[in-house]
Amino acid sequence: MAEAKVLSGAGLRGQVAGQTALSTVGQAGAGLTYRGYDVRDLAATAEFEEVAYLLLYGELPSQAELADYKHKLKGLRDLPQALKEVLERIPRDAHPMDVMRTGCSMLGTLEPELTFEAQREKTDRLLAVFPAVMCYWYRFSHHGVRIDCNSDEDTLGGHFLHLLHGKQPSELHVKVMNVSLILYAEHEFNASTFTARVCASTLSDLYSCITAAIGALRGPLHGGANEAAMELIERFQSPQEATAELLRMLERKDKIMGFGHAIYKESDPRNEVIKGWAKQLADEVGDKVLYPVSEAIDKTMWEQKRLFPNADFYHASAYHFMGIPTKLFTPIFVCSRLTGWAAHVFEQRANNRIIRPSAEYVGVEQRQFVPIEQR
Ligand SMILES: CC(=O)SCCNC(=O)CCNC(=O)[C@H](O)C(C)(C)COP(=O)(O)OP(=O)(O)OC[C@H]1O[C@@H](n2cnc3c(N)ncnc32)[C@H](O)[C@@H]1OP(=O)(O)O
Ligand SMILES: O=C([O-])CC(=O)C(=O)O
Repeated sequence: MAEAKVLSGAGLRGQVAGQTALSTVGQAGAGLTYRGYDVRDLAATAEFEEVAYLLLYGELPSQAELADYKHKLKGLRDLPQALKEVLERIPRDAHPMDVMRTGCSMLGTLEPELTFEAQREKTDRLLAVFPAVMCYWYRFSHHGVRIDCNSDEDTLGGHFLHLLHGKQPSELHVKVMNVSLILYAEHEFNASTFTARVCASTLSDLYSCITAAIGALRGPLHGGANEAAMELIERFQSPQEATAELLRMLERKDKIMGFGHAIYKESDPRNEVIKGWAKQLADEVGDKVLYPVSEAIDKTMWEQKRLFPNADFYHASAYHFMGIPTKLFTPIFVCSRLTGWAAHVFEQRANNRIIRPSAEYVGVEQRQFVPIEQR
């Protein structure tokens, strides 16, 4: 078993910064629950829309409620023309997380949240449009195509794949997207969610909270790690090459993206789930390189550092095998985590006090001001 981390004050590690009824992370070493349900059970049997409903509305839906919810989301998928025009002006080489941030912020100007009573409506709208925000910009800037932002796909994951590839996705791919969106949906007081809550605590609007959270998720130490992991994996042609270079990287004390976690100490429960699906996808495409390379990195990290893959590492190869461009990996995380972020915003608003911690001052002693002409 890995050694327990020293919980010093840095990074607020180990400090309880508020209450939540939404999830538990790392209880009994490796657990993850959403409103009391084990994420592995949800990923095995539920649909992402069921989990979104659970997080946003408080309980799992009945069959009729789920059908209504999916129907509602389906009707909210199209983008306003003004948003399409903004997306068309974003350069091709922009980072897609900046596109998501801008898309969210722009929608906030077109369809503002005028009262907190509208918070669930606005969240459902964002949930329905995020795949189109990403794909409309991507297909326009990369292929010169103005896509139809609607599809007949029943699920959000299937809808995303349809918009991206311009055709109906396979059942396996829809299933994997569903699992992936469930795994990424909620994770207690991670950096982006905490950002959303800090913003919510000022009584700001939902779009500002989500825009801020997207900015926090973008970094490679958080959501950006799935992209960074892909960039690492695809450098190698064989497991042997990967192991040799990994040893050199560790010697240099490089950070290996997709490994380690601020809270989990033994393993990330989401990893075994997505790893299983990445293997199935590798078999489907007849991969003989990327998956074995990923396993070699995984093995070396454990042997050398006792560090385990987090949710991001095998997501990289899973997404790659479904033909998703690497630069869109972290935006998919946004499409899912929106549910957790919004549920935390609702929770913060329901029992709010502005979040305003104190700092330990480590600067110079108080001193006399010197006028500029005497300096
Ligand atoms: C969905 C998600 O957001 S999951 C997280 C995604 N992020 C990544 O995968 C980025 C890579 N990982 C990391 O940078 C870190 O593990 C984090 C940011 C996730 C957690 O950070 P912390 O809680 O500060 O890490 P932790 O306290 O466990 O670090 C302990 C030691 O392990 C090292 N370590 C941790 N992760 C890694 C890694 N991925 N590669 C190499 N060394 C690492 C740290 O450098 C530290 O060593 P030191 O004490 O000699 O400096
Ligand atoms: O909890 C964290 O620090 C990061 C993480 O795994 C997540 O947000 O899913």
